[in-house]
Amino acid sequence: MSTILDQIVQHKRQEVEDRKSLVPVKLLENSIYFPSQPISLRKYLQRPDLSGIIAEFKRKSPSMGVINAYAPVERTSIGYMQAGASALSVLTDTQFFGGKSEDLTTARKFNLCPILRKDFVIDEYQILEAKSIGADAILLIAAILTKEEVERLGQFAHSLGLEVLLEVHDRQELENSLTPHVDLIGVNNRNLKDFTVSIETSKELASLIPNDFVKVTESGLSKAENLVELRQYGFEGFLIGEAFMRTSRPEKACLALVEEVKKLTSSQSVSA
Ligand SMILES: O=P(O)(O)OC[C@@H](O)[C@@H](O)c1c[nH]c2ccccc12
Repeated sequence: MSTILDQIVQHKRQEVEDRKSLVPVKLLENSIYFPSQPISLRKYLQRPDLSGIIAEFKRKSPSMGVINAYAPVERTSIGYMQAGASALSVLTDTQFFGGKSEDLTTARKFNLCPILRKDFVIDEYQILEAKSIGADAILLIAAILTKEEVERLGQFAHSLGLEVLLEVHDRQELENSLTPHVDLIGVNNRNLKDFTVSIETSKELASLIPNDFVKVTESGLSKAENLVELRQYGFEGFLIGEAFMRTSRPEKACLALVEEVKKLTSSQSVSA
């Protein structure tokens, strides 16, 4: 049976071929963002003055349908960063997530912070595209790539100065795709094949991730308690979309969570 992930990848292959013939690489390389120095996601996640939250802009998803059709990228992205997020993640897939490249470029224009291009990368062309729209980091998803592809695409991203977040959701994917060509490992708590969510996945895989990689926990996070607990497992990045985007003012939901985490951590350090 074909999973949603198979369908997304199948669609993406066609989409990438279409874009290649529409926008030649030369044009991507002419973008004003091409020569710019990317901002390090790794470094921002390790800054003690920030929350570690990678706040995501996501209009819809295959599991939820429409999440938020109205929030503007500009206000939301600025608000996320003012709330204390460490970085932004912007979905650029149109067909399944309702995003577009322009969303990322809009976020880029208004924010001086690392921006992750969230898409289904299967081809070098998409990495050139990420650079041309102003992204600092790309996502590689182990579930849709072979180890050789992760290495090749990771190396290519590095050659452009982009950082690489590799997403895994089980032990096999993790062990199969570890390579120095990635910078951060993201454990997806959502199984992209059947959409079930469990933060136990992050807890189980945490100790298997070598310390050279920054650990990121992704999906299904909405409670301050979970963030505080997962930090104890070594996670420094917390990728959150739906919990913010399902509200009418995502940036306010982000601020509320940041404050709740602060309150929890200060009360824990007082009682310790
Ligand atoms: O909205 P959530 O449950 O907070 O999850 C955010 C992010 O982890 C999720 O959007 C995501 C994780 N990996 C992906 C790969 C492709 C598209 C989307 C994703």
